Amino acid sequence: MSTRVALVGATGKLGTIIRAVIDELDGFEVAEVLTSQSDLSSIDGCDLVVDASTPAVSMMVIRAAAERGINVLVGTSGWSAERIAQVRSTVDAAGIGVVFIPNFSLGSVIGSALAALAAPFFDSIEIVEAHQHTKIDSPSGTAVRTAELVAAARDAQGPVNAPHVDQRARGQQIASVPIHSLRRPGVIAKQDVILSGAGESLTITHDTVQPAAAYAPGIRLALPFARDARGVVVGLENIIDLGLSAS
Ligand SMILES: NC(=O)C1=CN([C@@H]2O[C@H](COP(=O)(O)OP(=O)(O)OC[C@H]3O[C@@H](n4cnc5c(N)ncnc54)[C@H](O)[C@@H]3O)[C@@H](O)[C@H]2O)C=CC1
Ligand SMILES: O=C(O)C1=N[C@H](C(=O)O)C[C@H](O)C1
Repeated sequence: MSTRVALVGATGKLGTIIRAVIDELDGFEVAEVLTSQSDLSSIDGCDLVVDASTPAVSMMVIRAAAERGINVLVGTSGWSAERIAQVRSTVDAAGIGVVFIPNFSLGSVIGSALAALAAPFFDSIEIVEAHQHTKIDSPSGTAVRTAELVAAARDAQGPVNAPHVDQRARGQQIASVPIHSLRRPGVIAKQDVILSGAGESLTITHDTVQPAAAYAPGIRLALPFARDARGVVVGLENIIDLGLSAS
């Protein structure tokens, strides 16, 4: 029997990519398509909710799924560790699984893990991310997650050295790491993690060039994982084995 998916944000850019992946994937079918005109009650009777909507809607999607005992795969951004903490008890009480994937691209996840691996060796770490001008949220979910992983990897060293962060132009700090967001036409999604130390710097760059091709492998891995998950899981690094202790 195939897994009946309710796809929220189905006509958006990410939703369209996810729909194409599901249409080609054995054992999964898009049973309900939800757009901005839909009522969330139409997820009734589905086996899995996949969210590709907006940060504001995403919280309501999780609550609606929890009320009905349905697992959720969240591709929508805006889910910092702090915000995830707000839904953890709801998820646990409902006995469901909610899997947050800040970035479905394998290269992006590997880039963030490499940044975390290098983080204890550099005291100055800043993130510059660029997305198209139509993106409504900043900093990107990927940058937030990267900053959180970097900070966790630096537990023994403490916060990064980020002088003058009281000045707006120094970016928004997440877990002490300054993030600088560019929003401009002509870019899909790009992230540079710049780590600087005595006499040297290391830059880890990830560039999404073709979104459908970049996200499809991660979406294919995340769908069955999310269908069977229990509790809160964050990041594709929990689904693929990167072989890095910092992940
Ligand atoms: N995890 C990942 O790898 C990726 C995550 N994203 C994230 O996914 C989200 C969507 O991104 P895009 O598709 O580029 O945006 P988009 O603007 O193209 O699509 C969002 C869709 O959500 C729909 N929507 C708004 N309110 C709704 C509601 N109440 N119910 C159902 N649908 C509703 C809109 O009509 C729109 O079609 C963003 O948060 C973005 O950051 C985007 C690309 C990759
Ligand atoms: O809005 C986007 O386009 C993307 N959003 C996600 C994010 O906020 O990190 C993932 C990817 O960067 C594309």
